[in-house]
Amino acid sequence: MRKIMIKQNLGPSTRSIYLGLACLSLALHLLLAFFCLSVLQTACVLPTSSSSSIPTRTDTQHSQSISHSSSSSSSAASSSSQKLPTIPQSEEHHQLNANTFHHKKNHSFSDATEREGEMIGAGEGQKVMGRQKLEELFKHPLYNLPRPELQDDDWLLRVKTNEHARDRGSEEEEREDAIDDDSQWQSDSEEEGYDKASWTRDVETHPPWLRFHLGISRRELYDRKDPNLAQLTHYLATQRVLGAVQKRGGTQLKLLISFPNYGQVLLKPMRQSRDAETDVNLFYFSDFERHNAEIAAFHLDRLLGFNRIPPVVGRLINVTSDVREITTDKRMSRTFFTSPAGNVCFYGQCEYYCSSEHPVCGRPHELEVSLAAMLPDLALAPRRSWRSPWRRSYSRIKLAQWEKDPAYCDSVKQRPPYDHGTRLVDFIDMAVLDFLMGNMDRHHYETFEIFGNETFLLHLDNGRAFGRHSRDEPSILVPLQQCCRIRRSTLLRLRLLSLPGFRLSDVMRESLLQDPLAAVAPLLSEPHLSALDRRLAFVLQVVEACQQQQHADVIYNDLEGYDPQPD
Ligand SMILES: Nc1ncnc2c1ncn2[C@@H]1O[C@H](COP(=O)(O)OP(=O)(O)OP(=O)(O)O)[C@@H](O)[C@H]1O
Ligand SMILES: [Mn+2]
Repeated sequence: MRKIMIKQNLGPSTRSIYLGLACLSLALHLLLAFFCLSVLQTACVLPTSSSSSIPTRTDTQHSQSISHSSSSSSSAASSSSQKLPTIPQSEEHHQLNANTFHHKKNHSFSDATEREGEMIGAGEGQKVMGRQKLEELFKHPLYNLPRPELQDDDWLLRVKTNEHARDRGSEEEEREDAIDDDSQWQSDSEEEGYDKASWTRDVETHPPWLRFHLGISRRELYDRKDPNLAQLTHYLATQRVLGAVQKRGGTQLKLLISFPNYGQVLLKPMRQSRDAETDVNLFYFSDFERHNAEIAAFHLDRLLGFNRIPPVVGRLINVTSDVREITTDKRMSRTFFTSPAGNVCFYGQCEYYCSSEHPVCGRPHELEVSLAAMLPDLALAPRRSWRSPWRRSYSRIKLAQWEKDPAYCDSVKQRPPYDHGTRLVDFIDMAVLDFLMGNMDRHHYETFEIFGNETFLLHLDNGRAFGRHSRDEPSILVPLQQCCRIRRSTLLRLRLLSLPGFRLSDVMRESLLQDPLAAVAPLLSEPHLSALDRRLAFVLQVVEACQQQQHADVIYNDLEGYDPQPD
């Protein structure tokens, strides 16, 4: 602008000098631009250049995808820090980025159009979209059914009121599992590294694990909408490990971890690569347990609306500082060694795979594990263990009765506790869960003794699930096939999860992204996720076949007066 004004006021000789100078300046600019493009290519890329990593897209689309990516990244980070604080904010932000990177890296760009939805902001785009699906699912009336209010005796534990405490002497029948008055809740010293605890009857003073215990009811292990759930998973994922000993019972290596505020978790280590499929020649009872199966089972159970698995999170621990250096378990510590590759390994003492040929190894110290919130101590809340009527023979040659007798369910239906209440349909719920995740190892299940037979079934021990995606195991669904009975709320939710808008694999993928270990690698690979959809369709077919066979009472109507869609 200034140049033009100057030109207008000067004579022809000076004009030609200025013209020459302008030409020179233009030539210099062109030279500079050329230099930039050829030598400093990366630094001088213009917004419209074709450096897009997505060749099939136009330049504008690319720049949109970048801006969308970063905005959805921040919105994903902020909304997840509000709703799903599984890891502290700074760490979470870092992990989200790591996650994004991972997804971007894994997506082949040639299938960009097919994955268009995901590609909008890659990892985060998928997260935001999927989270909408997950959020929509949990907003659906089938996940918010009106339920009768819980009465006093519907809670597993309760904090005694002052009156309770005063009447204690006269009240012989006071439940043993009720937590005593305040004095019991306080510890005077920071004993052996434990925090000083000063919990009162005020819920605000309780650590998340205690709130979880106090929230267990006759109906379910936790309320999906309880804000404490997010605090609990965050707590499990971040607490400093104070103690680690091997947990006895069961066949495979697992540890009992203690936290400074008296919380405890059950640890299952990663033993094989995440995607290793179970060896076809292994019997299910010799299959390795998988840490990601424990995590995925918790998410699946929650998506099915059951809430019968204790919350499980994945975590990276340091085998040396979190186990070897602090354990008081002498038998376990003797099994530590350094592998030829320089990794810290141990194998513990147990029935299966506790030998130097099957070590659990860090890289060199870092180990992926699952941590399951521990249920209240058995002394406080005793449990009853039930043998599954459809238990496998656990023999390489013998068949179980249910495998030989197609009318086996008729006899089960007549026996207590299956002849009464909801036990049979509760069992069928568990069979559906197990079929979806390919868990053949449900030999027993447990209930809380205090609730008698009117209660949910605990779905503990899911380490042998998600072993195979290429095959389904119809025998797991035999209880449904033989009994032809299913809870109506379960069936309706299964149907919902088979619709494209709520597709089980999609909501599962998103649900699993909430776990801290999702930042390392997806907790279930895509073939496992699509196996879920395939198996779900099979469950619905079995129910349809039952209905077509004119079986009486296929559907157990637990939704009196609720009619969202015809059966
Ligand atoms: N979250 C939990 N809280 C408290 N106790 C638990 C929890 N999970 C499992 N248990 C108890 O620990 C026992 C052993 O755990 P688990 O069944 O997972 O181990 P396992 O080695 O897989 O056993 P198995 O070889 O019998 O299948 C279970 O029978 C159960 O009673
Ligand atoms: Mn097991």
